[in-house]
Amino acid sequence: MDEITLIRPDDWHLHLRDGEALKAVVGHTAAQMGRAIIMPNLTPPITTTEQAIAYHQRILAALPAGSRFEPLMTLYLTDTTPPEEIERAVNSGIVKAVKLYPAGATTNSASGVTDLSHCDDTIAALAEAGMPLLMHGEVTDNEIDIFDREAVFIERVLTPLLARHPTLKVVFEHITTQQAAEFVAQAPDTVAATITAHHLLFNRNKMLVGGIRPHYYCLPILKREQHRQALLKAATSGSGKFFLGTDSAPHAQSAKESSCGCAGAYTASTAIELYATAFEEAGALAALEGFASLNGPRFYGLPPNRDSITLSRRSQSIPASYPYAQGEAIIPLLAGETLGWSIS
Ligand SMILES: NC(=O)N[C@@H](CC(=O)O)C(=O)O
Ligand SMILES: [Zn+2]
Ligand SMILES: [Zn+2]
Repeated sequence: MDEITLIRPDDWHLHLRDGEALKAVVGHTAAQMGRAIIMPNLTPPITTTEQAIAYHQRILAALPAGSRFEPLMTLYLTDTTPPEEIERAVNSGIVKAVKLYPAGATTNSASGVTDLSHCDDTIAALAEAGMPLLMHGEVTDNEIDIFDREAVFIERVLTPLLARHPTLKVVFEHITTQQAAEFVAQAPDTVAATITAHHLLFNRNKMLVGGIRPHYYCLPILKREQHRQALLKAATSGSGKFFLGTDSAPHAQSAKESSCGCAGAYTASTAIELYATAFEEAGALAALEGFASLNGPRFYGLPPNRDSITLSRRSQSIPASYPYAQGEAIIPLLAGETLGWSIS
């Protein structure tokens, strides 16, 4: 196959930031995706529907002229988000989900949830409304090894949560382990997962062999090969529970290339080409459209996009950097390297 046409994909997990940074990155996603679920971990976070509506306006204003890209907004769950906020979110028509960041788990998660028991009424309201709870699925206890934090989250947080709220729709975001892939595959249809391109393409050697490579440092951290294989199997299985979520997370070059570098990989500019590369490696290009363009809308109760994109086997060089905010640069994943697929 030298060409593949897909219903236009969507990105079900994306960081656009705000201000100058937003303007620098939004065009990359808008050039290939129909819609994206926009993460609320700004500083300060988007915790209310009113803030989400204002952020939605800023995103639309930052789009290239003529773009039809549609941002789907989320609220950042805190210990004190009231159940009434869920009603406002549903009524807004633009907020499509609520995001759980365990406090301290990742970038801008300091205002996140310290204990889900504080949020029981709000989560009951979400279940009642049929609005998905998206989760950064890692525990934060210092005694838990960073490579085990996702698997322990399943036992300590996710399983008890689903027992308390059996009808809650959940998206286990950016899964990185065999345990998470297997958990989602056997769970009811109300439980789904997003998978990033970088977790499908690389194991932790890419980050740590031959020098420490900060642009491969993201959370949850890259795992060993066995887990990458389990993710590839899940993504290409044809199951409707797994869908595309890049977790493209821009940080300034100086914040990544630092003695304490930020977590996040920037993939938005070549997202679908990176996924095509991973699916081809698994001999499963035919499963790409379901994963990229159909499973996500079905889970969120939205129609698939009406137009399509065509990928062709034509190599492209990934730029060494892109301009970012404050005169800084963003270094994309695989900067300066060649990809075998391009959008026609
Ligand atoms: N994935 C990351 O490593 N970073 C994300 C936050 C997140 O999705 O956990 C970010 O906002 O930079
Ligand atoms: Zn996360
Ligand atoms: Zn993310």
